[in-house]
Amino acid sequence: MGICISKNKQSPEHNFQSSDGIKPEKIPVQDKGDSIPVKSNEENASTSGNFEESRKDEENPGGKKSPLFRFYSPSPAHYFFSKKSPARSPAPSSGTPLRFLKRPFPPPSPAKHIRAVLARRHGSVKPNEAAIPEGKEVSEAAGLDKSFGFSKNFYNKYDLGEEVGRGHFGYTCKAKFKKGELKGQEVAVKVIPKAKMTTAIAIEDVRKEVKILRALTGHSNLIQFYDAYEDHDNVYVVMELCEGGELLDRILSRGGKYSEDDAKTVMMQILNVVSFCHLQGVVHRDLKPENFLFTSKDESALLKAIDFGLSDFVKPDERLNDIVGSAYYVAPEVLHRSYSTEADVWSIGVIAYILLCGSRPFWARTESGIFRAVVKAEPTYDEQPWPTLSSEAKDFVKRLLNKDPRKRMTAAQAMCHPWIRDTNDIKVPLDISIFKLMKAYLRSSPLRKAALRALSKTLTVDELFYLKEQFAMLEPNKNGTISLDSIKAALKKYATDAMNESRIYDFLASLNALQYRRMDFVEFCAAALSVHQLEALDRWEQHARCAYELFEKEGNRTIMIEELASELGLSPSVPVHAVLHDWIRHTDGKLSFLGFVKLLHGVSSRSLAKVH
Ligand SMILES: Nc1ncnc2c1ncn2[C@@H]1O[C@H](COP(=O)(O)OP(=O)(O)OP(=O)(O)O)[C@@H](O)[C@H]1O
Ligand SMILES: [Ca+2]
Ligand SMILES: [Ca+2]
Repeated sequence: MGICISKNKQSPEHNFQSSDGIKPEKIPVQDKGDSIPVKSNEENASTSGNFEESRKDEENPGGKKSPLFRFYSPSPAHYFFSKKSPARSPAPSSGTPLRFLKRPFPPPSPAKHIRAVLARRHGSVKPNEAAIPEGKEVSEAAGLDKSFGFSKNFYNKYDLGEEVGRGHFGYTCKAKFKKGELKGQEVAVKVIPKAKMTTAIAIEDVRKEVKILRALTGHSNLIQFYDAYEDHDNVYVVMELCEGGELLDRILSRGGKYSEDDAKTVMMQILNVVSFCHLQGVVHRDLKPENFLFTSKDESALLKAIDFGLSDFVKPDERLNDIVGSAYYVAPEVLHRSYSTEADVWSIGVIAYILLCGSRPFWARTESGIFRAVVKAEPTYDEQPWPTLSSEAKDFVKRLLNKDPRKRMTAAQAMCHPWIRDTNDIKVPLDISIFKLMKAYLRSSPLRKAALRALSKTLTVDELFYLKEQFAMLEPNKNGTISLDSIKAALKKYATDAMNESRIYDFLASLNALQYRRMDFVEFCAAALSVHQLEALDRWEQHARCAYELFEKEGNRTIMIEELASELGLSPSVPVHAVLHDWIRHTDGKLSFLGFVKLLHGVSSRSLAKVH
């Protein structure tokens, strides 16, 4: 039997090297002066956030047991702010009370941004310096343009009240409308001091945060933005007030673990808002339980995504390369400096893992240790409570935490996963990744299209569920076919201003082949299926074998190596006889199973040149 299919269970290293553009030596392991020095053999003591280890190391390096839940600790920045910030009042008990507990050491916290983010914001970051520089740096920064063009009359309109929360870049207070129809109504105001904006990038990030908040409107799981103001000292971002606290605090108050049903409700809301952002061409880049707030203390309160401070617009074909995020939640491809919206889905996977078992999937004491775990280690699913959880729950988390972004589920797809899809009647949004796959399909050779058609006939009910949902949204006339016009109409229906910025409409030009013809559901399945994702499934071997049998009956034909090379669009520089030798069956000159699987993936001269 052939050994032509990559195994489902690849070694992490293999996985790691097989992804596009991933070069292990590029991993930014550079925390020479980490906050807590440790011996290197202890560094990766656990990759699963072992309770005792992490409690000792992070919460209480001195060795005294903390009564608190293990993975919660305030970040050094909270210390910094609590002494120096012009906060109006201490955090009220309704806010995030655990944050303000005094501790003997400022240990690293899950909420701490990775050092690259701090460097980006503040120039350089010295060891132990998560706090924001003042004084010298500020004067050095003179000359930066800190005017944003926002309204100047914040204090005319609002009375600023007590502080309700705090991050590295700003603090959030309640405020009340002073007059008019809305007099007395409460809002939240994130105050971002201009003195902390000491680099051009820091200023640009604030500009972008407001721009993105302004553009992304009208989603029930997204914080409602009202307006932005500025004066000499601060930027004020006015938004809807959430009084239910952070998701992190709710996890902690439940002792770190959610029941599967409760976790589903949380997950569905997170996926709902993140898939919406991705459709609009916005990648959040800082998804973590601290950045989701409940609207009220009510058990069934809505969850809202906040803090677009590290977010960016991303075009459908674009890869981002700046390393941002928070260490425990950062995706491997972010560390490899080539990523897109899939990175958010990874962070959601980390949140899902934590919700279900109360431990972090990737854990180490130092930042570089965490990065190593993220890139190389597989999370454990053997320890309690995993053996008692449903196999669907495990499958769900594993498919979010796939290290290869091409194999990871998208947010919209995750909403269709059997573990979660019946949770409530949240409508699955359009998935922008469908258009990327359609583009590749439409540009494929007839032979590859035939191979994909064969593969699409092996899809299971679960896999078809998602494709059916997507097709239904693209088919407004319900006549069983889609066209470029119907795709445009569907996009328009769900568009916000952000979509103009991320140039999704321009991308549609790549689907021009659909201008004069229509696509039915059978062809849509072939066009929109992701071979990489199917390859990640346990049953991939079965899929591929079945598909090959169908292809033998309907699509396989005798083909010369030269013809195959030209079908594939290979450049003359590729030594086709050496490369394609095994792709053709010697008995009858038709495509072999190996050739079929390779064809499914789509090959380029570049990828083949790399192999030889
Ligand atoms: N709309 C809101 N309603 C209530 N509290 C809020 C609201 N927005 C923010 N907060 C509180 O303020 C905290 C800080 O806000 P935010 O996360 O936007 O700041 P940040 O400085 O960008 O944080 P980070 O350090 O994660 O980058 C939140 O974690 C939350 O507790
Ligand atoms: Ca935050
Ligand atoms: Ca932020």
